[in-house]
Amino acid sequence: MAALLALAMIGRWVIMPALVEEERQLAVSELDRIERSLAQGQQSLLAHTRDWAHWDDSFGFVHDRHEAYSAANFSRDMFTEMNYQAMLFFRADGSLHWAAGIDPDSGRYTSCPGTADDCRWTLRVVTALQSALEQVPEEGMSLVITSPWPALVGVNRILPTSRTGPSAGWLAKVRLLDAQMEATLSEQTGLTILLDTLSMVSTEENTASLPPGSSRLEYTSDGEIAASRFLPSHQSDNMLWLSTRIPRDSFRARLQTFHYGLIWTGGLLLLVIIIVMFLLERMVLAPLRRFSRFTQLLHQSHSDRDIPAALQQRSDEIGTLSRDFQALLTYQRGQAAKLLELSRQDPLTGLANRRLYDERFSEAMCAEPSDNPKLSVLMLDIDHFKLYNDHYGHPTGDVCLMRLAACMEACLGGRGYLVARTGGEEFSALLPGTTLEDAVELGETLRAAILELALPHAASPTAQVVTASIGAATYGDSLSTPSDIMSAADQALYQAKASGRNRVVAHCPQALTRPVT
Ligand SMILES: Nc1nc2c(ncn2[C@@H]2O[C@H](COP(=O)(O)OP(=O)(O)OP(=O)(O)O)[C@@H](O)[C@H]2O)c(=O)[nH]1
Repeated sequence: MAALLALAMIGRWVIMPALVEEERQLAVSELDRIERSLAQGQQSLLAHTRDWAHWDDSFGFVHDRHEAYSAANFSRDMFTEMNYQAMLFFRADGSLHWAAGIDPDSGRYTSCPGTADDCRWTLRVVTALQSALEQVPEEGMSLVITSPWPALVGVNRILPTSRTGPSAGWLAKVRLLDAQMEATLSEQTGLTILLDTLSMVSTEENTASLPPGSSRLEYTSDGEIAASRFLPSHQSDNMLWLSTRIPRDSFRARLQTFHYGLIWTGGLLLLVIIIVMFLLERMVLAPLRRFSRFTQLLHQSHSDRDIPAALQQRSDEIGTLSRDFQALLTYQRGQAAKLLELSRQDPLTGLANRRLYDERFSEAMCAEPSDNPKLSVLMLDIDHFKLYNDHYGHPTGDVCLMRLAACMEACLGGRGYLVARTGGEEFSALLPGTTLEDAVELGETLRAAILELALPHAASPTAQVVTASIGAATYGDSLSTPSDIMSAADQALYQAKASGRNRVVAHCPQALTRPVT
């Protein structure tokens, strides 16, 4: 959205002003073109004036040596054909020698020696030109006059064809800036042109801000540009006002092209944004959501699932993140497993501790068939271990515990039974699938193995070596829970102790008690 807005703002604040400025420059250049056409007309008029002024007949005419000159050369047709309004011959002293032309007001053709009578209509233009004659250079001069009518004037010194000697006077040709001239200029430029005279007095405000030669551009209500320019005139109290109307078709076409461009660019931008959003969703957001869902699941349910393979197999940053996260997860799970193991292990002997033993006991109970359960336990206690500690010291007592643990593990653990240290110098063995008789048998084997260790116990009243008493119990009608069975085994152990130690006693009415051998 921001990109589209920026595009619209660029169009409004950058492109549009540039188009408007370009259009204004075009209007100014059109005015320049009209002015150049006007200048060409001036040059053409001046060239014609020069032809006539540098002609021996004209030279002689001003010196009164050619009486037939006016009759031979001036006629209404000639003036009409050449589009001259008047031809004025001035003597060297500036006085008018002859005036001929068509009165713009009456349309009457006149030709007379002076400005009296029929040629009175030339009086004002003659007066206007007389002040400029002295400034006419060798090559002649073009003037724009605005009074009595807007007109172009070409003025040249009258010389013989050889162009030598003093000038006989001046010849001025006047061509009106009238509708015909406007039509000619329109034809040359392809624009509708208006030429008019503006008084400096009436346009004081306008001209103050618009010096001669500068352009004024205004937008009209009918969709055109009214372009006008004030041109300096020979009469300083008036100016020639040149105006035209320039259609804005080109501007509109460019504006339309710009709008098309804007729409297309906006459309393409939108398409690019959609594609980028699609790719972003597909390549980044969706995988991240999947990753996030996985971590939430992990957090809520402590699931042991791995990060989806699709995420880990990606070759981008999300793939790297997934693999690193999976490695961290695996490491953390390993550490947790180690901790769990440590929490279930006796640190001194390396055997299972009471927690693991109880867990396994419950599991084993559940696994036994309810119609014929076979599950027995042995509970072992070292005889006179306090005396052992007292006699040999606590560290040696620890070694003794480790030796007995190893012995139990070798005897029972090797057969797949769980051996655990369930108290200070008390051990238990879980014997699934074992009858009480088999348990007693195993207890005996164990007791014998301990004797075989022959660990000296000089302080023992029972024997010279370390001995152990063992109680056995099994699953039965009255012993249906782990706690019951362990209590029964404890009772049997107590009996073993009470009856002289170093023996195996089974808990049951028909107790299988083996004497010391
Ligand atoms: N070295 C050592 N001794 C322990 C450890 N745990 C318990 N003991 C000792 O085991 C002894 C158990 O003594 P008692 O419960 O009086 O039993 P006993 O001396 O073995 O006598 P009876 O069981 O009646 O044969 C105590 O002296 C405890 O300090 C241990 O981890 N290391």
